[in-house]
Amino acid sequence: MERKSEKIAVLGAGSWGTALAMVLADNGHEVRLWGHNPVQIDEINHHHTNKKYLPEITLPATIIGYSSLQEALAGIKTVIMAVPTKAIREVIRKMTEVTSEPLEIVHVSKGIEPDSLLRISEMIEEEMPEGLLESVVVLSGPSHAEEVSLRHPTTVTVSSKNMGAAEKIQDLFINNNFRVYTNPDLIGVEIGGALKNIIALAAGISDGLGYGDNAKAALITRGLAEIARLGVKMGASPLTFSGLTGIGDLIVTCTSVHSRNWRAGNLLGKGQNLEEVLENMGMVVEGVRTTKAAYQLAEKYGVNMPITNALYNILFNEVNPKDAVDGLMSREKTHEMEDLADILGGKI
Ligand SMILES: NC(=O)C1=CN([C@@H]2O[C@H](COP(=O)(O)OP(=O)(O)OC[C@H]3O[C@@H](n4cnc5c(N)ncnc54)[C@H](OP(=O)(O)O)[C@@H]3O)[C@@H](O)[C@H]2O)C=CC1
Ligand SMILES: O=C(CO)COP(=O)(O)O
Repeated sequence: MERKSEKIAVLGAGSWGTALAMVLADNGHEVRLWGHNPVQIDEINHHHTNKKYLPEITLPATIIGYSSLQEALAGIKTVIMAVPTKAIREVIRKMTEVTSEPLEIVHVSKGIEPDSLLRISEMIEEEMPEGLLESVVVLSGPSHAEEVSLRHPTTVTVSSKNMGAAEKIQDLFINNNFRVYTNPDLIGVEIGGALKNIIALAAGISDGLGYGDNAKAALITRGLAEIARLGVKMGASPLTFSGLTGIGDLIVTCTSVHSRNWRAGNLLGKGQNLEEVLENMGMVVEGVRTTKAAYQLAEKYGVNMPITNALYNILFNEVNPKDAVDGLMSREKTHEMEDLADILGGKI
């Protein structure tokens, strides 16, 4: 495909920011990778590696690391935000101090903010001053950075209130290893990406407890049911949950050793406590904060989310994982498709 080279800033030099910078560099774009750790930026510029996050990978020499946000954003129109959800507001505030040009922001993070209960595109809209935000696009889907950086086939979805902007981002990223779809259901895409991390933690716990594939299939399927139940109440399309950002991302995160959420859950299932687990991970485990947010959302929307509730109790109320599973399994009997009846607005 014929492509015009663009100048793009990727903010966040962790696993995902670095892997996406590689996709953009492969597509011939001028990529500036900003990180807040000058030692790591030196490593990127002098050795073309990012050993902490992608230890096996040599980066294209056309990716230039920046530790000054002002320099990284000079003359830039398109920004990829690849920091953890809890850093989004801080980084946006820093951006608004050093730039006055309207920006297209693509966020690639997977979380919901506890207490405010905002999705990431909503947090960005809230933080960006009037006139500085051209559009917000989300890019999400089953995509471990480790595999994207090896150029293994990967599919993702972009969404936005402004589908013209989403299509532009589709063109920026798409290539023969990295296939990008569009979906206008912004709420569904963001909710699916964020909430799958909760179920991945639960799947890791199940594996850590020594349970097998039956339990994992149950968690993925019933997890999807509760994510869709909440998502639909929040305004998402039920169809989105059968797509890449729904079941697709659930499968990859619940079944892959690359997943930090699955790995954290696995350690919890094996008996470590949350503090130990998070200390040992050294990378973001989004599902922990998102469990709190989803628990609050379930209360707000009056939605039944048994797996989320069980995980909330393990993480924040010191409930033993085995007891939490026993609790889930001994609930009142029910109709499997009750959820579907809700979604379709009738009885089955
Ligand atoms: N990894 C993956 O495969 C995928 C991740 N995602 C999502 O992308 C988002 C980022 O994840 P990922 O890259 O994996 O996380 P990592 O933990 O690998 O990296 C996070 C990066 O953000 C930096 N950072 C943290 N806080 C700040 C801050 N306040 N200001 C500036 N930089 C900051 C970290 O810096 P430091 O090194 O100093 O801690 C690090 O460079 C998450 O929401 C995740 O769910 C989505 C799809 C795939
Ligand atoms: O979102 C991801 C893959 O699509 C990455 O998941 P983890 O954050 O659990 O590693």
